This record gives sequence, structure tokens and C-alpha cells, in this order.
Amino acid sequence: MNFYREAAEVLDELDAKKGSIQGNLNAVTEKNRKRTAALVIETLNIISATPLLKEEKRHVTSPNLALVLVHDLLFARGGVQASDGPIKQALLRHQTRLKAELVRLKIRRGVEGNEGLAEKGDERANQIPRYVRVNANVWTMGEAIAHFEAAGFSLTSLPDAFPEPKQFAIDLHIPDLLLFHPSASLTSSPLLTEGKIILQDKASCFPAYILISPVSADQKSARADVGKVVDATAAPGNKTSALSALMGNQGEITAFERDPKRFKTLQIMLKKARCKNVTPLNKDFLSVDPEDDVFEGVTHILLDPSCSGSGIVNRMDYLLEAGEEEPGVDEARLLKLGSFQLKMIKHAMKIKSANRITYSTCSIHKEEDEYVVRDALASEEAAQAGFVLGPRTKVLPSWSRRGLSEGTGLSEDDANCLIRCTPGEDRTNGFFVACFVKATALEQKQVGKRARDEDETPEEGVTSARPRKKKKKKTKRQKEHQ
Ligand SMILES: C[S@@+](CC[C@H](N)C(=O)[O-])C[C@H]1O[C@@H](n2cnc3c(N)ncnc32)[C@H](O)[C@@H]1O
Repeated sequence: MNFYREAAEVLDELDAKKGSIQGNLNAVTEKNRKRTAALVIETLNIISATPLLKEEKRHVTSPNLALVLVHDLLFARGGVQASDGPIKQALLRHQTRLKAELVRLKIRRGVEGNEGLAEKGDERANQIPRYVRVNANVWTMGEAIAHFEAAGFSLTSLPDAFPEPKQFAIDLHIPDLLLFHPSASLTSSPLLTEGKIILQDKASCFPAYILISPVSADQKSARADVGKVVDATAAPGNKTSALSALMGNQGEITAFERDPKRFKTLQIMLKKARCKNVTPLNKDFLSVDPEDDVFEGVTHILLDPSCSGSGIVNRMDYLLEAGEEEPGVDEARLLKLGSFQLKMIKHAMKIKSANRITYSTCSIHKEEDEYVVRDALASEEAAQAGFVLGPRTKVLPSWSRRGLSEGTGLSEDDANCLIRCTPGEDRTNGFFVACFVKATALEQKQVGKRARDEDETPEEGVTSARPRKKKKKKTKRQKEHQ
């Protein structure tokens, strides 16, 4: 068993150092890297579909230990090497379920053997370019473009075209974002270790950009209203470092992360990305009183809590984006996650000086997305502080896929304020973003008036059409959680 513990510890250490499985895989030879990555991620998918981690907490003490054990059980020629003992027994108790999940996965992927699984993966991942965020804290977009041209890539003038293997393009929606062909081998680039680039899916760049960025071409005046910023759920720090760069490495960002290991990763990431305007705190956001001094003067909050990760089809992004939660898609688990996510939003809404909050998930499930927004809008916290949804005009208006209204309890106006990304259709992983803004007194009055007069056409600017009287009522989901 020592072998497994040691392997898990190595993974833990590498996680802490590199912040992602991507880094770990750099240790594997180029030839085997893709194949190994595929099987590692598929193993994670399989584990997440079973109750192994939950039910065997006492013996299988970390996800990394589960990873090496289950990987061997399902894929290694010699099977599990561990001698008989409580850990092996724990694994064997779940082997039928684990093997059944492997069969199910192969059917889903349309492959027969394990080899096919290693090679095929999720087809939708092949439609996602390799996105590279240029870290403006370290160098400029111009310098980055010159660098890649000197390295033999040519900048394509059609930003919407999918770049060919030796091409790259500038993204249409996010400044400082470049896209390459998925085969572009950048995971071992020194630019990563120098903090010059960050490999970050396009959709994952949306929240920071929507929170801080210009709502008009006049960037400076748009940023004048930004006081202090909080990233409530920060590790590994992709969005925190994006915020830092968007703020020109100035101002003040406080980054909360409750998990000590992930906090270390966050610290390393912030150092590497040369973020001088971030104070990381190893604290649970929910445990800090909204009236605590740490929140004084905070106007903008980024909330990207742990989620099921169900939108992530790009294997390499999986561990980075989903957070420490074990993913799973059964209804009970989704509702539990949704209720935690709602709690986080309501906590953020209680911070008096806050006037803009982005909420995001890498989940495609309504239970973590629209339902959570619906309940947040209907909450006492939103009513008291006057939070409504920021209008589409201020929430990446050129992104065409918006939130869902049908069957979610949200009006079409509300849904239009939200952003959705669908893997396989949008060249990104699945993602969701909502932006809550504090309405001015006048806007609040108008929302109230609209609530009383349902036939009135919604005004430009404030789009929460939720009638106030509904706020008093408990939603179906709230009732379910009592
Ligand atoms: C989805 S990940 C965040 C990814 C990050 N925003 C990024 O882009 O790199 C969610 C993170 O929130 C942390 N977290 C969850 N609940 C928290 C809480 N109550 N307070 C602080 N951190 C929390 C998790 O440990 C996890 O690291």
C-alpha cells in the first residue's frame, strides 16, 4: 500500500506546486502524455460517478489516492498492487460499480477497448481552441504576438476562424486572449513558468471581464467606480490573476480560499503572475461577517464557487475549474450544490458597500445556474440591498447564447441578462455567468412599479422583472431544502 500512498503524496505535492494536473503530466514523456492524461481524467470521471470517496472517507483519504487506486484497478495490466488491507477492501466494495461506470463511459464515447478511451475522449473537446491569456501584469499583447510570430506561428486575420496548427488569432470577446489550434503544445512552455501566459478557457475569462471591465470603449471612466474587489473563492487563481491584470495591477483585491492546499496553489499562482494588488486569505468566505473590516470599501465581488464541473469537456481544464468538490450529477447532489451556491451569493449581497457581484459556474445544470439566480433574486438579501440582474447591455452583450427562461422560473428579460456557454457549440467548455448589480433608488422604484403592473414594458437598464410580491413567497426549491 505504501506505493499508493507515496504516489498520492507525489500527486498532492505536484498539485500544490503546479496547481494543476497539467503540470503533473509534464513529467511524463511527450509521447505518453496525451494518453496518460486521457486515462487519468477518465478515471476522475468514473470516480465522480460513484460514491467511493463519500462512503470510504476513512480509508480512501484523498481524491489523489482514489485516483491512483482506481486507475490501476481499471487500466493497469497487473491490477491493484496493494496487499490486502482496509484500503483495498474499501476499493473492492466499489469495484462492481466502478467497472460498470467504465463500461457506461465507453458506450458514451463510442469505443470498445480502453485504448479507444485513451485516444478518443470527449469529441467536443477537439472543437475548443487552446486559449492563451496574455498576462498583462508581465508583458503586453504586442510583445506576446511578436513572440509567437517569432516562434513560427502566424496571426490569422479572421478571428472567428478556427486556427490551423501553426496559426493563432486574437479572441473576439476578451482582450488579451489568444487562440491556438488545440494541438498547440504549450503546456510545457517556459512562458507558463515565467507567468507570461495563463492557459485558461475563454468562458472562464468572462466573470472577471464582466465584473471589472469596460462597459464602453472608455475603459478608464468605467473603472473609476471600482473600489476594493473580493474574489470569494479564488484558488487556483485564474480569475484572481485576470482581475489583477484588468485592474492594471493596482487597487486592492482580497482573495479568499478556504482549502489550505488549494490556498498554497493560489499563493504560488499569484506570485508567478506577479499580482501586486492581491491579498490572499486562507479563510472561509462564509465565516467572515459581512460587516467585518476586511469588506470595508468593497464594491465588486467575484463569486465562482465549487460546482459539479459538468460543463468541462476539455480534460486538461477539469481539475482547474471544478474546484475541490467531487463532481457528480445526480439530482440530490446538484440541489445540495445549488443550495451552497445560493448561500454564497446571499452572503455576498449582505456586504453593504458591494454594488456588483458576478456569479459563475462551470456547470451546465439549471440547478446550479438559473435556479440559483432565480432564488437569489427572490431572496430577502437581494430585496434589502436592491440587487437585480445587470442588463445584457452591460454583460457581454455580443455573446449570443444567453440564459434559459423556460422551466426555470426566470422571465425572458432575466434570462437575457445571463450568459451560457455550451460545449460542442460555442468553442468553450460549458459555463454560466450572472451579474447582480445594485439598482439605484430610481431603478428600484421602477422595478417595484413593474411588479405592480405586469403589462408594463421593462425599461432599459434594469431587467429583473421579478415581481416583488413573489419575493415573499418561498420557491419550490427553498421549500425542498427546509
Ligand atoms: C471553482 S473553484 C474556483 C476557481 C477559481 N475562481 C479560478 O478561476 O481559478 C472554487 C474554489 O472555491 C473554494 N471555496 C469553496 N467554498 C469556499 C468558501 N466558503 N470560502 C472560500 N473558498 C471556498 C474551493 O476550495 C475552490 O478552490
